[in-house]
Amino acid sequence: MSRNLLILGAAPSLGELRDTLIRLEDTIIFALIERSQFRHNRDIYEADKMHFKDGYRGSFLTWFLKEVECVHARVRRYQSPDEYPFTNNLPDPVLPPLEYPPVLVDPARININDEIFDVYVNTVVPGITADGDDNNYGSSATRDIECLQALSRRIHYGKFVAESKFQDPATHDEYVRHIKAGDRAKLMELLTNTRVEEQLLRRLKAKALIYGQDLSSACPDSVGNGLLPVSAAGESGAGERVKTRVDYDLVVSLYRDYVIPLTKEVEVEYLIRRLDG
Ligand SMILES: C=C(O[C@@H]1C=C(C(=O)O)C=C[C@H]1O)C(=O)O
Repeated sequence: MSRNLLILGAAPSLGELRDTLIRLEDTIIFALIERSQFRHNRDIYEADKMHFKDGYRGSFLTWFLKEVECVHARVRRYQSPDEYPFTNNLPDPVLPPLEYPPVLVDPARININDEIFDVYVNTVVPGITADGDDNNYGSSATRDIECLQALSRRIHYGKFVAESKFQDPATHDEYVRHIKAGDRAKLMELLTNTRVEEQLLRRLKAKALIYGQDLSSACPDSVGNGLLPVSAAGESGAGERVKTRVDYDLVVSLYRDYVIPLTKEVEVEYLIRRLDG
């Protein structure tokens, strides 16, 4: 679903939402491939590692993320109901607010970016990069921010999916009953669609196989070992060419173990508050 549907006021259908989630798969896979060009560069994730002239004590990545999100906040990015920042206390927009129709009932503006950040830094980055430091801190953090923003959008889309399910006449009363009972487990059970999840994981593996492989190599066994050499190769600090890879098992496990569960967490936390608004 393009964002202009939000502005035009059309409450997106579940099918349109699922199409958007499918498109975001491509965005996320390519963002991961881009980040995998560079080594882990773990120093950019550790607080107090860089000496910022303004006395900032956080990590290079959180500083860069703060600076990027400050600019985006000033052009009202985070007034959109499908955009959530990682940084607190952002400046007010310099533009008048856009009128978004109340598709969501989300007074708490649920935001689980802290969890997304931790998973990304502690699990995803080590999984998609070669160990070591190639001094490409700005390039690595730029790709990190693209990955984080794509993952955040995808996971917080769970609110729109939850609202669509809540509005479905076939299940509305059942959602209301579980919400009034404060029963998160029953809400999770009702909103879970195993068929869609299994279909997604199969599609994702196929995409990661195709997108991640070095298409210039005709030999079919270039993808047989589960490691998918991407055509791009990063430069290490010593100038040696670092062959990069995106392991399709990692892309599938990222979704299976984190993206889908976090999306469903957003759906449950949105629904449990749905009657408060
Ligand atoms: C997003 C949905 O809700 C749940 C979460 C899914 C996901 O994160 O991919 C898929 C199916 C559902 O279990 C949906 O029903 O499409």
